Amino acid sequence: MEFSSDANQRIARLAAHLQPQMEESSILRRADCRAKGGSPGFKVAILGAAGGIGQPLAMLMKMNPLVSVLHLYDVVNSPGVTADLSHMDTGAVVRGFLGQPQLESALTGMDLVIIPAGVPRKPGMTRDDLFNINAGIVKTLCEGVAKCCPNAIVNLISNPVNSTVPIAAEVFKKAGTYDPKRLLGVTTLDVVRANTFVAEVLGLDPREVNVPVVGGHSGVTILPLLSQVKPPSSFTPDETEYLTNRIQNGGTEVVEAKAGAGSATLSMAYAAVKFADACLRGLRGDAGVVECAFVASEVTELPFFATKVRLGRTGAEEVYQLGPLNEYERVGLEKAKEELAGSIQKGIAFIKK
Ligand SMILES: NC(=O)C1=CN([C@@H]2O[C@H](COP(=O)(O)OP(=O)(O)OC[C@H]3O[C@@H](n4cnc5c(N)ncnc54)[C@H](O)[C@@H]3O)[C@@H](O)[C@H]2O)C=CC1
Ligand SMILES: O=C([O-])CC(=O)C(=O)O
Repeated sequence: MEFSSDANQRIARLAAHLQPQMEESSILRRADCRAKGGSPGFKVAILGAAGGIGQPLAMLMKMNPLVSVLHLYDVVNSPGVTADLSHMDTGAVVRGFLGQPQLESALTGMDLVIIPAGVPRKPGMTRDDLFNINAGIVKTLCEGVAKCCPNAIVNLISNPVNSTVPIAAEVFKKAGTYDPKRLLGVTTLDVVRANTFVAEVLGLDPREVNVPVVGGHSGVTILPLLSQVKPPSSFTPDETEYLTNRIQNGGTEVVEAKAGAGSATLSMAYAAVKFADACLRGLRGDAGVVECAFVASEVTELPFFATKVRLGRTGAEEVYQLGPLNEYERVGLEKAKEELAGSIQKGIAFIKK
């Protein structure tokens, strides 16, 4: 039986859906054309896409209208996650990549790379206890970014963020591709938690609340600036103490509740998508896109620090100053800087050793 060329094209398209994990092929090139024609947008890779964060993050990015192509890379299970998500009737074309030999294909041509690869905490561990395993994972993945998509924006989620961002920066420096504007440590979950907990205390809808959270992403380095909450609000000393502790220990609260089954994944995926969407809106040229992130910074004497940043076509185009702090926050800032300095140095030393 003969098929018309139209029918042949349909069969090829069908095959593309049945083999979403295939790498380079004419079938996928056709899928690319479809993506360009049907759904203009950005190309996004998720590294660690089959994990607890990776899977819901991949689903939410598949639903994001700014995404035309979504690459899902992991060392396990990415074909299954890809096949599953590829059935969603949203615009983005999904492709899976499995294991180190496919890392370069996963990264080539990407505009944004989101990295939640690595091990999570168990009860009793600090984020720094993850350093020995995650530092090497982040190093390898960032070497791939430097080689295959040196102009991509990188959103780094893997813990300890206070050290993995300096590791990534050193990898990019070594490769000669470092642009501080394009490397962002994701601290959005701290802001998401702060908005939620502050809204509870104030009796407001969390969507109406905005709390800047500065410093870093671990314990006392997480510094919520309650004096700068929007809408303007005041807190008693007890409320300030309760809120600061709860925000700083939000991650531990989830680790303990999960009792050995990992750390925050669903709220983190939500936060990661909130941040990635802001990066994509910045890349598109939207004005006034501002989020907190852990970036190269001159706001303090430390080389990296989380503050509000303005996201634009080239990444973090403006890093905002801290603004006025009250006495409680000034004390918190000193504690945060002390711990951060060690974590940053540890990351730098890991690559320079
Ligand atoms: N920045 C933040 O606010 C947060 C960061 N995290 C961190 O995110 C990381 C991931 O957490 P989960 O998704 O819960 O862990 P998970 O263990 O569920 O998933 C991690 C995934 O990374 C993959 N992976 C491991 N080595 C890899 C490599 N070399 N290349 C590619 N993929 C690799 C694993 O196969 C797994 O699928 C952890 O380090 C965790 O501490 C978690 C919550 C919040
Ligand atoms: O606490 C952890 O290990 C995971 C994390 O970074 C968070 O939930 O903020």
